[in-house]
Amino acid sequence: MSSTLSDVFRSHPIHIPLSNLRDFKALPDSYTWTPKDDLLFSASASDETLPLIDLSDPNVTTLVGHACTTWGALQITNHGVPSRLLDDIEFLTGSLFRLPVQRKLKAVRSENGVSGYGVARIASFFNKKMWSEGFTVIGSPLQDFRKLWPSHHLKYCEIIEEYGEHMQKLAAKLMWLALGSLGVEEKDIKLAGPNSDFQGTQAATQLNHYPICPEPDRAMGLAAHTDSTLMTILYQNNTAGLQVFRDDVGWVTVPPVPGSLVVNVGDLLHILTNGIFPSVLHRARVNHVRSRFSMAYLWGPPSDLMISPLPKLVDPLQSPL
Ligand SMILES: C=C1C[C@]23C[C@@]1(O)CC[C@H]2[C@@]12CCC[C@@](C)(C(=O)O1)[C@H]2[C@@H]3C(=O)O
Ligand SMILES: O=C(O)CCC(=O)C(=O)O
Ligand SMILES: [Fe+2]
Repeated sequence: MSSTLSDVFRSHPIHIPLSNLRDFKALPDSYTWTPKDDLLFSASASDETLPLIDLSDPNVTTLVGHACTTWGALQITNHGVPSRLLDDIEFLTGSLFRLPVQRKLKAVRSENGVSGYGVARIASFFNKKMWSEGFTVIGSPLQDFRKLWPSHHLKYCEIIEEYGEHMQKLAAKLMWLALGSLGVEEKDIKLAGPNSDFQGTQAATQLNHYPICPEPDRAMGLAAHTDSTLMTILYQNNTAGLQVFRDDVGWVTVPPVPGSLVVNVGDLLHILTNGIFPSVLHRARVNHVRSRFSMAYLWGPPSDLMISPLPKLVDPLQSPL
């Protein structure tokens, strides 16, 4: 019997820790990770670097295609998202997580819900707790933000809305660059819609906070996962922590480059391209001296759309992978 992602989440309810991570002076056992908790926990680290691509480069289609094929991820500059807006979303994220725990809990994610304050949705699949807290926005954040900031919520709603508009346009542009590198055109992909602008696609904005940690080498900010999206666009503040994994290379840290954005290929783009683009395994490590924020725009198709490999990318001699 098949089950949906929502069914799986429902059968793995998540527990919201009520403690404030900043109050721990030592790492509790429930937060201490070993390779038993995650096979790749101590996999080797490499100083290879994720491709950093200038979107105004004349060769951009080939560069994006190559990064998606070899890494399933890339970092981009000259992406057109105003740096003022990146500052605003970082300010919003900092303001949100600096609120007292009791205030954040007013907007806690409900047991079967997706929006609101809580630990990462994948937390219930691991034995150990992650050194982070998150806030997920799907659709309008008005109700939740009103609970967090009774008198200032509108200014924060405007930032989320403007951020979503820019990210949606950028996601569509990146999608055309990535698919264009494989020779896919408007006529080959129904998901693109009549205006080729991917109208009807859906997104979640995930705000993440990784507080200062007393023993970062034994803790895990966000455990290794792939995103279940088409594509994720991530902005990280100036503290390193994101790592991507490549089979032949190991864990590679993605250093924050001011003003740049990280792009991850998600599971649905992996399926759409019949495996040509891998969805990147990634995780977030934590830090002894600085707290870290990241803001992920998780971009996916309309929820009722069936996704399968694009016929153009299926080898006539081989059925879809
Ligand atoms: C749209 C979604 C993707 C996500 C699950 C969710 O329904 C909302 C939160 C997203 C997030 C963000 C942190 C990492 C992640 C794996 C998780 O636990 O929650 C992703 C989920 C995903 O990519 O499947
Ligand atoms: O904090 C990070 O760098 C990673 C966040 C992430 O992977 C996510 O929100 O899906
Ligand atoms: Fe992720």
